[in-house]
Amino acid sequence: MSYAIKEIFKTLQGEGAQAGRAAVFCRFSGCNLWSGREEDRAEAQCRFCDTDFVGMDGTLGGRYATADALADAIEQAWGGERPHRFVVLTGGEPLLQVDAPLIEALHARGFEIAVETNGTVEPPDGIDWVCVSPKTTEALKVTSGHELKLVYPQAHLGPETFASLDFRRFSLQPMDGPEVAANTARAIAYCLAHPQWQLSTQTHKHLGIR
Ligand SMILES: C[S@@+](CC[C@H](N)C(=O)[O-])C[C@H]1O[C@@H](n2cnc3c(N)ncnc32)[C@H](O)[C@@H]1O
Ligand SMILES: Nc1nc2[nH]cc(C(=O)O)c2c(=O)[nH]1
Ligand code: SF4
Ligand SMILES: [Mg+2]
Repeated sequence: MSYAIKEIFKTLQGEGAQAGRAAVFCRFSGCNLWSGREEDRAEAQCRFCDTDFVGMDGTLGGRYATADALADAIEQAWGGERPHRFVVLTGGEPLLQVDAPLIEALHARGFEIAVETNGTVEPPDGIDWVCVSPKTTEALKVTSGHELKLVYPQAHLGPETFASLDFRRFSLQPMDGPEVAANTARAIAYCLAHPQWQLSTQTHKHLGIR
């Protein structure tokens, strides 16, 4: 299968349990919860997305014909060093496209593999760090994994809905947008009162990196 890629770039993971770690981000084009068009946002299943995942026009974007071709581009974006290689597969919704040959090709090049997913699509085996960020309760197909990162607050989707699922780490991420300051204050208060949850801020936005 071929892969539609919006962009590939190296930066620090800004969010969640692995924040601060050097990573290549591979952003897959397209999502099942929003078309990515502003005129569809108000009616979408996910309405607060902060990301442009439409098309294949970003850095190293394009259609990659094979898993090896895509893994080669990710390796090129990382640069020479083999130790501590780390790739974050994101999007859009990466699990609409990520498959076993891609996981194998990245592991063969020494990468530890993380995925950022909305949890509506079953992941292939072998992913080293699955971070699920729910947007709907009905559609949640992934109910265990390494990290559950809830954007907060979301109407009808309180942290208590997810607190008994089988995740190693529970992260609460303030929703970016016009209310980000108030959302951050609420998230801090929630973590103080419910210490199962750890605050995740989008550090890359404060740092002015990608
Ligand atoms: C753009 S999504 C792509 C991966 C996948 N579709 C998902 O939703 O997890 C990457 C991460 O950004 C988070 N995110 C998106 N919009 C956000 C916003 N306005 N504020 C805070 N986090 C946001 C998502 O919840 C997810 O954890
Ligand atoms: N630095 C940085 N960290 C991130 N963590 C998750 C991101 C994403 O868009 O999936 C992201 C991103 O876009 N940039
Ligand atoms: S599910 Fe993820 S990529 Fe899709 S619209 Fe929501 S935040 Fe954006
Ligand atoms: Mg992002």
